[in-house]
Amino acid sequence: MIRNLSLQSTRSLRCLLKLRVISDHLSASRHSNLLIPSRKQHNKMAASVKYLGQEEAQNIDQELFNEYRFSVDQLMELAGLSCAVAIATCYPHDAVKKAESRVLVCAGPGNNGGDGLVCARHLKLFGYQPSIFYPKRPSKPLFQGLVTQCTSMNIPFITELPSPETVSSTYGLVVDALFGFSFKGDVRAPFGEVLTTLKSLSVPICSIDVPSGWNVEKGNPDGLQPDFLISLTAPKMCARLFRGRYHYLGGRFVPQSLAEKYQLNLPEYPGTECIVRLPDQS
Ligand SMILES: NC(=O)C1=CN([C@@H]2O[C@H](COP(=O)(O)OP(=O)(O)OC[C@H]3O[C@@H](n4cnc5c(N)ncnc54)[C@H](O)[C@@H]3O)[C@@H](O)[C@H]2O)[C@@H](O)CC1
Ligand SMILES: [K+]
Repeated sequence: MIRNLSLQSTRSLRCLLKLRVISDHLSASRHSNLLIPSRKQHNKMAASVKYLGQEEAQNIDQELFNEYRFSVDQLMELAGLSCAVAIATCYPHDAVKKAESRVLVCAGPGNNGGDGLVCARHLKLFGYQPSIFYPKRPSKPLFQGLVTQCTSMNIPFITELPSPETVSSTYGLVVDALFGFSFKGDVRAPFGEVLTTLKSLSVPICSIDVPSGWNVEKGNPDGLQPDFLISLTAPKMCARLFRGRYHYLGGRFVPQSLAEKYQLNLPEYPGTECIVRLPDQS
């Protein structure tokens, strides 16, 4: 009898342990689906990921094009895709339901703006309803092609940015693709007004690579305070001052030899994912 009881309790204990293992496994895979690293991984990453200065970011950019012979289009496509994937991960359709998944993408005059256009295209393919505000358009064929692609996919371009109230009531989310790592000095027209509007919004802002209007190294305490930031290639120094909810790394195209040369210490991207979440800096 006693032997039976102890056998039974050993079995129950084994059963409990099995359940625990299954539940830990489920919780780990749920987390990995959300691409949220464990606390241990977080701490490891916090200690190691390199935050780039402006010149270093530009040097890496040039090396990718000149030494590794990537074309701008190639990297922009991967960068923009990772932005759209990260946005869809953090703000799934039902989270922006209020505005029927309407997203406003504000695109600037450089490659950061190009990332925004690519991101808009992928968001459309993911079932969102993006619109684009693109006040200063470069004449290069790359950007003209991106505009044609968006137009032919029925993504509307708006010519004027409405008031902060109208933007907040029309869109569930605003993507800030105005300036990236080449932004310098005081903001010039017409972007001062655009940034003033973005600062007054009551809907979340998703910044691509650098929150626009921030000094790439020192940030800007009076500037935009985005809810989401996706750093591309590697985070820039100003990202240490990011206080929003979601910080991701995207642009999974850096060859290992380049990462080693610049000691980027990039975190591992999970499986075949094109984004990985970075730890909070607060
Ligand atoms: N190698 C990389 O890391 C990659 C970078 N990409 C993107 O490219 C971005 C950098 O692109 P760019 O070098 O074209 O530069 P940006 O897109 O950061 O901005 C350059 C444009 O902004 C204008 N500008 C700069 N300071 C200004 C100011 N104070 N007021 C008004 N206008 C100002 C410039 O005249 C120029 O037209 C990155 O941040 C990232 O988003 C991706 O497209 C692909 C890969
Ligand atoms: K930006």
